[in-house]
Amino acid sequence: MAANGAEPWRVLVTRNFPEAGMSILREEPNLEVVIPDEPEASDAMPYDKMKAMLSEAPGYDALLCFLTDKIDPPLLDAAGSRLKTISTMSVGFNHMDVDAGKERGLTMGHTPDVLTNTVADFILGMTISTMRRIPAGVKVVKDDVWGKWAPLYMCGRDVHHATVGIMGLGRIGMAVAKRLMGFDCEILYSDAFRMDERAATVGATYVEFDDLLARSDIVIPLCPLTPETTGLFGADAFGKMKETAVLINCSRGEIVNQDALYDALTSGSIWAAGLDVTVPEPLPASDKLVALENCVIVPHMASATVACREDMARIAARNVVAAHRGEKLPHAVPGTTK
Ligand SMILES: O=CC(=O)O
Repeated sequence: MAANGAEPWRVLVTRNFPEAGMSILREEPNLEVVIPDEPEASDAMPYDKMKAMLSEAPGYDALLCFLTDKIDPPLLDAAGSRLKTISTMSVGFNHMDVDAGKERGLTMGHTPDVLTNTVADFILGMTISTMRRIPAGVKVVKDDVWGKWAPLYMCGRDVHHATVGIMGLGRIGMAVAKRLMGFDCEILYSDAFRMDERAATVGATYVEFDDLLARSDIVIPLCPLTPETTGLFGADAFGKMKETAVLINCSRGEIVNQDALYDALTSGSIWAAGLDVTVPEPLPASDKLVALENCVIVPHMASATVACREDMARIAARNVVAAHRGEKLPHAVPGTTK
């Protein structure tokens, strides 16, 4: 019991959490933070363990989770009525059943904005790496099979002056488009809504999705994962893309049908792909996509800079603190503000 007599608020943090965020939780009076000990804290908490911990008396008022944690109705039921808020240290919240949380009166927070520029930088990096075959170049040097210079040795494709199709002109889409202006690219976008004024500031032109596929040299999905976008990039979409086109996916793996992508990459229906996200994650090295030279795969690291992850941790912690104080979450999941 705290000095003022109030029961401390119990917060379950499901795995190790940057000190930048931990210190904010620690400084908040009357908060009791529960976090697994190492080595367990170094990995995602298994779903069953999280469910068991949440259901144990005296329960938890807040859950601070990560994109590796599945938050579904059975888990929320196990947590019971003591749970008041969930804060995820990620911008994406497709791992949380937001409707189920709303039905139970929970507030929910995520970490937008602070990763926009970091992720946009990375998307440019993936685009250049894939178009210019940088990983293939690194590999021949490491494997000691650096071929003699020849006019077409290691040739890739230009990013400058390319036509780039961005599917989803949200915060990250805008930041990517802004960077691509510096490469003199023609920028097309498709989205559920037209946003001509906003798009004009980054020189982006609205086109229908099929048009975007047919005209783009580089296709970048930057839409959230929803039932409508699951498998959006399948055989049909690849069939509409140019044979010289490149797909860069740094959003969610489920947006791409990986079997269809493999077929498109091996049949020459598209030229290459760069993936920061896959299904599953981690993707085993035995996966057929890993063996393809024209598929650049990295381990979900677009927001992985120390500064960005620390900022995300601070926001995730501040969302918990706001809920504890009975304030509006500074970064509520859209549509969840009470
Ligand atoms: O993928 C990363 C995030 O959602 O933060």
